[in-house]
Amino acid sequence: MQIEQLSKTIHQKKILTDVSLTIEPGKVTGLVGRNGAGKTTLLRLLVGILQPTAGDVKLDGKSIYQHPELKQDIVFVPDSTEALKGYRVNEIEKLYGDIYPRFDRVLFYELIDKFSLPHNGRIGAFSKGMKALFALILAFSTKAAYILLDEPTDGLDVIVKKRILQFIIEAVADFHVAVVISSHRLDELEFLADSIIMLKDGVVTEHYSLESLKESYKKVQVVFPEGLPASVKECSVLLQQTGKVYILLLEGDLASQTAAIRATEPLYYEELPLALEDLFVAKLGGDDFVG
Ligand SMILES: Nc1ncnc2c1ncn2[C@@H]1O[C@H](COP(=O)(O)OP(=O)(O)OP(=O)(O)O)[C@@H](O)[C@H]1O
Repeated sequence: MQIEQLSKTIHQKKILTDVSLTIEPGKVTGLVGRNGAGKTTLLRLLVGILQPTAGDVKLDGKSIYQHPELKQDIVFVPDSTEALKGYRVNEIEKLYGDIYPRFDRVLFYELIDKFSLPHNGRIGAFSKGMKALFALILAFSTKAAYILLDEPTDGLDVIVKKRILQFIIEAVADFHVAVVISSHRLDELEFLADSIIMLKDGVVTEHYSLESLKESYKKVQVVFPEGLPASVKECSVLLQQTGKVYILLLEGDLASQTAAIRATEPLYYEELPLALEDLFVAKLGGDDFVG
């Protein structure tokens, strides 16, 4: 999927600006950003629920907006299953079978049984966890090439969360689909995603491959009794300070930055494991505005 300079303005407010990305089959792409950054709007544009103000989304070079039949290959799972609550499992299965030509009934009922969901149960009577699992089963049973998930584990207990994460990992491996997940759960994305897209005020500010992340960034804990030296301040981002203990994020030329810090002869120096959350704070923190 090619996303080309996608922009969306609603009521004169720019929600997304010039978003360009490629989404690849067999990969999980994590979409992160603070509240109101535009994640849900982007997912809604990718599935064609919303029309862009400018730009395009293409599958094999064809615009999904000009070729609506392509939307059969893209499924969006919203963070709420409210729309399904009046239906029974078997009614939804028939409905989806009519909409999605490759809908796999056998797989659908296999998964329904695997997760012990009732065949003719009313969705509205399901627990939150059952609804979330059902929505995923439905999405993957369409055999669509692109599955877009908005906060798939929001508000679920730890056991259901684990089942959902496992389900997603297995489904990506088995069906070679592309999955895009918008989530605030950075620890989960760290475990699931191949790459991470950061959105800030409707603009893609970073696109990381999780594999290369550890080579591009370093997190260090350093003790400076006399305060943070200017040379260190210049080449690092301060993540946290407690008294004389500084936790810093280094980015770019890690070798020379590490050398610059060591040259100031800190009282103590230690490298810490880097978490996606550190990058989120360093890149997207800084102001407290919530859009
Ligand atoms: N239909 C609409 N009319 C007006 N403003 C909208 C509309 N849809 C979205 N917005 C605004 O667009 C911005 C982005 O919203 P969006 O829901 O895409 O963000 P998000 O990153 O998914 O946020 P969250 O993490 O809180 O779910 C917000 O400021 C929101 O108020």
